[in-house]
Amino acid sequence: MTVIATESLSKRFPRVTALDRLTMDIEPGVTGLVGANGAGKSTMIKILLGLSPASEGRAEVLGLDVATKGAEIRERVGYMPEHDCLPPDVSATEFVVHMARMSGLPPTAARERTADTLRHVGLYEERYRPIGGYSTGMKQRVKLAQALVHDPQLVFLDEPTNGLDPVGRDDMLDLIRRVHSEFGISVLVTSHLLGELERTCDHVVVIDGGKLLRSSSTKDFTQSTATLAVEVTDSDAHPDGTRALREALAGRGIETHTGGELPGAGHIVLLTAQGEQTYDLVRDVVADLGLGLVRMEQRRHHIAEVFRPADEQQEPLASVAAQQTGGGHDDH
Ligand SMILES: Nc1ncnc2c1ncn2[C@@H]1O[C@H](COP(=O)(O)OP(=O)(O)OP(=O)(O)O)[C@@H](O)[C@H]1O
Repeated sequence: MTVIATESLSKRFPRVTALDRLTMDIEPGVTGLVGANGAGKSTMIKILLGLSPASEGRAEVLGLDVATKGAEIRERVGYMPEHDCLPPDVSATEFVVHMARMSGLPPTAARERTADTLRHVGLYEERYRPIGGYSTGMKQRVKLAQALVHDPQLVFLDEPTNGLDPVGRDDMLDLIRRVHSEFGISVLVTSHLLGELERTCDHVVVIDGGKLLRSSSTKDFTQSTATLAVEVTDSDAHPDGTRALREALAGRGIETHTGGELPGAGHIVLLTAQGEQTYDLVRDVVADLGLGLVRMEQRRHHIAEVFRPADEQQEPLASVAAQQTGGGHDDH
């Protein structure tokens, strides 16, 4: 089952092609749509909501054609826009009740759903104060609440972590995860930060300049770059066991490098795993050298690293990867 399907979807503005023949299928769950600023993420959301017509191609949301079924789609889908669009003079409660009424809920249900939803996003007594006095994090929560209040099957969250500090980001990402795990609502969340989608999303779609760069499960993203991390003991015959292992592997045509600058990392030998046989080969080489094998494990890469090969600085998404913090650590 797919919640979103696009086929050769294009959107051309007079001076720029915002989406260029983009084909993708998105299944239920939490999906990240990632790309640098201007990659076409917001344009995609507007087309999927039936608010902006595509120039070419087609798209379906929950099985409904965006070209003809915009109103039905918007009944079933919640939308959290990117920019600050909240009225400053009303309280969160008043605003979210209003949005619930706009979505067709009767007055009592609108009030009840609003109270539940605001509690769910973590707004309590503040909900009666005017929104104008809220922090960025609180405003983002109000925007999320109004997207959820009519109990949608799917929500589009456009850059929900924008403007938040690291703690606020983490809280928002946890909240997004719970929208799916507790309520079964599928989520399409955009971000220009690859790393932050890694732990939140089941699936990640990367677009660049309106083109689909990659669409795969988060697991595939991280596992496809699997590297083996091997640590060995020294021995009388080989006082530098790490070096002996690297030389022996080089003799078998296997390129290795060490774990980096961190204390102790120089004792870790990293190599690309080419399947089961690599494990066997390393084990045999270690045994032949008479070294002790301290550990041999797969090192998972972070998504950001996929786009940060040291020798490919011109990679289209290098600019995105460069904005990452915390990428490049291993998962030991
Ligand atoms: N209404 C419009 N008229 C002309 N060009 C537009 C319009 N809307 C978007 N664009 C252009 O289309 C491209 C994609 O914009 P879009 O807003 O979808 O990107 P984005 O990935 O959401 O980035 P951001 O997060 O910065 O909004 C950009 O080059 C943008 O300038």
